[in-house]
Amino acid sequence: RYRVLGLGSMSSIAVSYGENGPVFCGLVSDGSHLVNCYGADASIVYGAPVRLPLLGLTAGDGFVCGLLLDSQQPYCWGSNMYVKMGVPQPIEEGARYSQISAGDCHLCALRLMLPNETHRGDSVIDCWGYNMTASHVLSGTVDSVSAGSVFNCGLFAHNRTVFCWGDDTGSGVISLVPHNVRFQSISAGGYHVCGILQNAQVFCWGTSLEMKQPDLLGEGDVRMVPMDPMVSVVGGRFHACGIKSLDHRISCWGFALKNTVPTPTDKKFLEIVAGDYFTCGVVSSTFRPFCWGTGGPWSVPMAVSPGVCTSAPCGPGYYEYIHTSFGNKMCKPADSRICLPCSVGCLDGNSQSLPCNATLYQGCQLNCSSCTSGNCSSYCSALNRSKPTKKSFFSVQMPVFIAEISFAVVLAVSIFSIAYMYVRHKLRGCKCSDVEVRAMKNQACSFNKDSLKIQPDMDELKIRRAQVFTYEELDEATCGFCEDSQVGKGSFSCVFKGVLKDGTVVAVKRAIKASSDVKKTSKEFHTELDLLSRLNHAHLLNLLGYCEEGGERLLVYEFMAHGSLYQHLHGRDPNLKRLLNWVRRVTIAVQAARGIEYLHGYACPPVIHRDIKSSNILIDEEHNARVSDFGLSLLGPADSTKPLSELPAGTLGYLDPEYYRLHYLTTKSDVYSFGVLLLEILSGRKAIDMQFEEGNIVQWAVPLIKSGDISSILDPVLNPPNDLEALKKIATVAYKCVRMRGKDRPSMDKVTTALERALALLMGSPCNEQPILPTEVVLGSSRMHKKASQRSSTNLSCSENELVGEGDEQRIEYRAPSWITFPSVTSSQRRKSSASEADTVVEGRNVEGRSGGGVAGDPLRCLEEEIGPASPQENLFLQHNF
Ligand SMILES: Nc1ncnc2c1ncn2[C@@H]1O[C@H](COP(=O)(O)OP(=O)(O)OP(=O)(O)O)[C@@H](O)[C@H]1O
Repeated sequence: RYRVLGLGSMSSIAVSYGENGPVFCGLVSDGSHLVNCYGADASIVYGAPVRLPLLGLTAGDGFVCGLLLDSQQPYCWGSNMYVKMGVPQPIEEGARYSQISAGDCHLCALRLMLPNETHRGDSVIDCWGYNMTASHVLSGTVDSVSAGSVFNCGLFAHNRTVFCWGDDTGSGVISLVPHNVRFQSISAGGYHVCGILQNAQVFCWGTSLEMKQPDLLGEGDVRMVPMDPMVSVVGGRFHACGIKSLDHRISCWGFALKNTVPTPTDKKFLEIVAGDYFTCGVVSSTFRPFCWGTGGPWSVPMAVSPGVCTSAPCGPGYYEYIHTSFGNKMCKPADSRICLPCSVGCLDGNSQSLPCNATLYQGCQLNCSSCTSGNCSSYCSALNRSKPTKKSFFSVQMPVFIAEISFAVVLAVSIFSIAYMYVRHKLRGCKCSDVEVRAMKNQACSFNKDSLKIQPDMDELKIRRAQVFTYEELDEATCGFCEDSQVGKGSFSCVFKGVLKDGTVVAVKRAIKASSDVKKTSKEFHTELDLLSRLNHAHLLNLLGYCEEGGERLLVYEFMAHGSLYQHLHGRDPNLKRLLNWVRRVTIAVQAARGIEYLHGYACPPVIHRDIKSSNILIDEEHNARVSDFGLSLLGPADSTKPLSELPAGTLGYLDPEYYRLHYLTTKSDVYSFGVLLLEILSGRKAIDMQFEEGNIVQWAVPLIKSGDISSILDPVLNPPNDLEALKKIATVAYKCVRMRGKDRPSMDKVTTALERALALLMGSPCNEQPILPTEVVLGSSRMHKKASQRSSTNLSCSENELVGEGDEQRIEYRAPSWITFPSVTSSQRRKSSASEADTVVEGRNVEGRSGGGVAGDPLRCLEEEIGPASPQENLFLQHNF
């Protein structure tokens, strides 16, 4: 019945903390119980289980946990060495929990006891993580549990007293527990605990004031609490914040870091949670999160639920929160509700207490007609100023109101008429001669006439980033999908340039397959839509929205002003190829590698693109590369060492032979395709080009690279750079990527590192310093940051052996701080599964021996020996592809 909020207590919102900065997660306000996270830690933002409904959230150092709505078991994501991701283990079969609460590196959960399990009112608290994995049986019903940094506290239901356990050093929380004090609720911070007493005053204990730190500011003593009565309180690392009972505004006390965003004084809140130095609350008028303190994210574009849903009736001191427009739709399970704490502790003798069972938090009302105190008078006059009287409304505001409405109607009608005439005029000028396009338009129009709008499983996507467009909007934007606006064509779709009403230039991808392929087209459409709405990276093509009306499947993307890498390298205009000098080419390679590395390493489960090729590397206005076309992508297994058994798909020349022959698909299949792309970038040749004697780029280039003859593979339209070292390194990476066996290929993070160094070398920097890539500059981060812990390792040598062969520890991270630019994830957090033998084997030694010389000679022979001869059909393909 009582809730606890704190460093890691369960709530509808949670703030994690740690070396990658705070992340805000919240359950959306529409009753779907789905979670969305925002912040700089990619493992939390992209690892969030966006399809699993959750009852509540809690967060610790680098991880977030939710209580699954269906099984009522915890589920954690992010990266913390001590907290297992997924459902924590060991867990008793069938155990269900009512609450979860996270500390720095552990999680505790209060078990839901069935009537037949309750012996003398016992309670069980299960904990997992650093020094905490154990089950605790307590005699007496435990009302709530709240985890601090390295300790936990609970509140007994019968006498409202607190008990704590864990590590007492540093905080003194356990030895200082106030034994005979009764609390309504408690909340643990980093090194202290605060609780709300029966009279709504706050009481805190602990020794966080002794943690003298030069960076900390403020009065410091978290035990010096304000006198205001509070409805809830949360604990940060060295501070606490509470929602004041009287006006639901925020009060914070204790230490803060220097240069922090100040606590808001003008907003009213329904719920708050604290990370370590970062606190967020749900604004009562909008349900939008608002945060203060240090770290960000500062803008969270979502409305969140103001509390946790419960099936029990709201207890004394709580009221059922019913929002005027959402009603009780904020909770999914039938007969469940959000209970929020009533205000207590009225202002003074002029207040009268109201029974707290209404939809308003205010449990006391001032009798403004008989104010005797200054407090009362000023509060009432402020109230009067903000509430116009009935008389003044009708006499003064009503005529103004009517005039405003009439003006708005006239304005809207005029704008609509002008827009209509303008669009008609524009459309008249469009020449849509393409038969296919016309046929599709007719088909689409007939669907439109029937106003048939199919939206299968789209609800989930709507609440994510993708915007829903109508067919008409996109038809108008692309001048009726006319030929002039077509910028490209793939196997399943035509791509059109369009301008939306607000002036945004977009690319609209429209499925073109005949009805027999509708199922396939639809599958690709949904794969791309689903994946893109979950992914966000500076070097992936961003999806803006979609339209699915009748037979139409349209995806709307950011428009890439410079088309595809394929158009530059192999297009009709030879100048385009020349413009792509060595620095630009290698920059594009690095950026594409980063995009793919993100798919493999940070998306959870990992995404295998399956169609990496130059026509899927697009180039934006600032010449930054974006990986596009997720139609064939597949979600890999969570453990990416386990292969997926998928029928091969992809593009001739880029297709991984191992995947083709064994149907053995891992992230290393993308590495193969990326290797082909690197050879294409270096040589300017197509992946398969029959005008050359050796038509397959891999078969032609690899023997030359292995013999050290780099110059003969370089694109003849460009002058070779003065020093060939950088391109030599890239060629070496390329040939390692196209090794026959996936396990002998480097993982994408190694490839990225090697390419970044080669780029630095090409630009004249020392090999262990990395250049600032255009993206980072464009996105406002002209300085890369280097992790302090890694600063010492500056004496890396430039030897080729280190190119893709170094250990993770040696890797220096240079990442832009913005999560949009590139999520900062430390090497220790990278998926261990992406590491392979090839990552640690030094070039020229055992790998070469075992792989039979890579691709040189008969590249498929050793594979054949291992897996048997190819079928005639396979042979035909192999002859062309390898
Ligand atoms: N967002 C965009 N901005 C600008 N041009 C684009 C955009 N998306 C695609 N294009 C152009 O349209 C072409 C076709 O893209 P699409 O992704 O449909 O097919 P593809 O990858 O070339 O082929 P396939 O689908 O057969 O793999 C691209 O090669 C590119 O030139």
